[in-house]
Amino acid sequence: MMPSFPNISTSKDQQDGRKLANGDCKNQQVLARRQLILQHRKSLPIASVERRLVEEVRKNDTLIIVGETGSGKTTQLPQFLYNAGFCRDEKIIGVTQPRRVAAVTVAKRVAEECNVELGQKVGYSIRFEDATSSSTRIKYMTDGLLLREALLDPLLSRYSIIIVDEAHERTVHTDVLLGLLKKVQLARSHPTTNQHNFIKANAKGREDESRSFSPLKASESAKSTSLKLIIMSASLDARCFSEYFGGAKAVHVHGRQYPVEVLYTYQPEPDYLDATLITIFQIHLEEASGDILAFLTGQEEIESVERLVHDRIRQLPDGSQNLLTVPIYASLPSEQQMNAFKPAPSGFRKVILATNIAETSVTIPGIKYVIDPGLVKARSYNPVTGMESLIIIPTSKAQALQRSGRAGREGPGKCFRLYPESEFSKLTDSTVPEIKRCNLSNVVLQLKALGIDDIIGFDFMEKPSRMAIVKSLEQLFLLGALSDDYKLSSPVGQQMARLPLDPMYSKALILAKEFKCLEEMLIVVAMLSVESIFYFPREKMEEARAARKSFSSPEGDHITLVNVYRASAECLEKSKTTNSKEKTMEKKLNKWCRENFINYRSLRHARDIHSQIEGHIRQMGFSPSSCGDDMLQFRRCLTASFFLNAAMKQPDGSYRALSSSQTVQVHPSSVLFRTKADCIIFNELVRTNQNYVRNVTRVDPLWLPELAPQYYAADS
Ligand SMILES: Nc1ncnc2c1ncn2[C@@H]1O[C@H](COP(=O)(O)OP(=O)(O)OP(=O)(O)O)[C@@H](O)[C@H]1O
Repeated sequence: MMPSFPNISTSKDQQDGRKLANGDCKNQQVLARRQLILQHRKSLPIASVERRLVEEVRKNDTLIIVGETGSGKTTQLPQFLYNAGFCRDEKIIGVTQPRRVAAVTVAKRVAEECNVELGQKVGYSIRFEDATSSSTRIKYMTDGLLLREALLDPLLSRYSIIIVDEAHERTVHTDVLLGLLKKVQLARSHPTTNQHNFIKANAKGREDESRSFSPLKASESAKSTSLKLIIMSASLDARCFSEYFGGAKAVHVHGRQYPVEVLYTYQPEPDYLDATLITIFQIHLEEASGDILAFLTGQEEIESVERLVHDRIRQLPDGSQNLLTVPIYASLPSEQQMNAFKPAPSGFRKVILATNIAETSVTIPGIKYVIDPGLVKARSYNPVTGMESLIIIPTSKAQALQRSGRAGREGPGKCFRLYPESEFSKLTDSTVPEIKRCNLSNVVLQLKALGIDDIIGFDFMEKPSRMAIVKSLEQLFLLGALSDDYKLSSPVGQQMARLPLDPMYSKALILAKEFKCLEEMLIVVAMLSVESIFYFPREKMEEARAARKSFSSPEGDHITLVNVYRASAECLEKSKTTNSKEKTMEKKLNKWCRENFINYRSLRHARDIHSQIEGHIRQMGFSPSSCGDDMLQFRRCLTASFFLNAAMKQPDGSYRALSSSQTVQVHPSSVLFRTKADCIIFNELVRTNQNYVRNVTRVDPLWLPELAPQYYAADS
């Protein structure tokens, strides 16, 4: 059996520890740890330039800081600025991260370094989770969260400084945020001119929604002082950021803490999963102690490698079986993500199987070896067809550097790149900004909600194609979010902007209220927000298929997902009646999942998302009601919501997506894979060797013109 992880101590634990009567020993441990942390902070390359950095921030409104991975930017700079007095008058230093896990773990570390309880002076805020209080002065958050905050406080007036960290990632949120911060900065530094216009513009976009967003009054906002902006990364093309911010100054922090030896393969690896597996065991059997971090592209891949590692561990001789796996990916519930940060039990080596969420900012204690197959799953968008899909592509050099940087944080490390050195030089320097390869509907809706009406004229750092913007405007119009002059004036549009979901999902929830199937749609949106609810282990394929059949609906995957969710709820309900504690109930659910070949982690996450979205819609005054057995209503509602993703069967058994005319196939994971319905709607397009559609439901083709007349003429 796999050993379980001990709990790591937190600063809170340490404080409590002091209260113990026999606390002397504990006290000494705490003091020793504090001493260690202090020494560590002093040894970071950034420590020697503290004064200079603070000076530069004083002198420049916008500053670009480039420093090697592990030099101490993320954890130290906010503390330097706090100590230099930038939080006077209750102002906050905000630090944005592209990923939730980085925001959480860095905040925990900095709270520990400051010897404060998390959520007091140092806190974090991510979607659906807030660990801040009125005394928080250093606040880590995701870039998406700060964008949402701008809806409430257009001038971000509580912040004296905003640090945009890991800007090289160029997530769509980072890019939108940069454009917005530029505007905010201008408005705050010239309050009499730009600020007025800015507030007016924002207010205009929100005329009818003041109740929902309760924005700051103009007079309150006007009290703001200038906003300092710091853009930070280890692998940044400082020049393009500097140009975008009108020739902003860039400073470089030299030096890294520990060296990382980079090794390449002689030949390209035809099967990167197999190569990863071999490298894991090569390290385990031949290298000195130290944990391993292997980068894979997604949950399914991680889970299949995890199973293969377990199989091989069993084949190792006694004494070498001390290897354990820990997965970490975005859709894993936060507390399970935190397992990756716990130390392995003594005598064990852990191998963390991660997506690129562990690529930037995070420090995973114990990691000495990084395995990088050089691939990443990325969004890709075709503005001509309007279709977004996920594809696996090579990383950029910047990403490769970030990945290797995870190895040298506590001592010298090694990075095994699973491709030849000649391939590295062929990689692009930086990642193509996400804004250039994703569907922009969400961005456009957010900008509109912020009062920015002229999307094409918006000062993006790199403009998305005009066609992509127009396509998104059209899509939002077709979904009823924008009026025919592309204004966010309808209540539906404002409700959609309030929900932190893809606009199509938000629309589905709003429509579900009318179709009286909100309960079912809420389940579906939650279940579609996680990866792979079912799993099919190779060795038990038939059993897994039979288990899935018991939930399957002949109408398709959406109702099947509802069935799974309800069955799991029933299982929980039953354990409740036997007066079980929460932990026992979870154990029962876990067992039920194993018996039914349901992915427990995904289901747990879907349950969390479900309760969070339910909170949002209740706040909006919706109360979930069920359509009972009348699944026809539910399928009609799916059609009315996802009409842009409809496809018709072709004589050869393939499908033609109606909005793009692309040929697509039903994915083998769908319950409709073999039963060919005449007309379907789907939620996801996956491009591998073919175009596959996933999460598919059978609909009546006549419903399309009836329920989406704005898109389908009656005779089509
Ligand atoms: N949660 C943590 N636990 C243990 N040590 C940590 C933790 N976070 C940071 N450190 C230590 O502090 C050092 C500096 O981390 P920091 O995140 O500030 O660097 P950085 O320059 O921002 O790096 P990157 O560009 O990779 O994010 C790390 O190399 C590590 O030694």
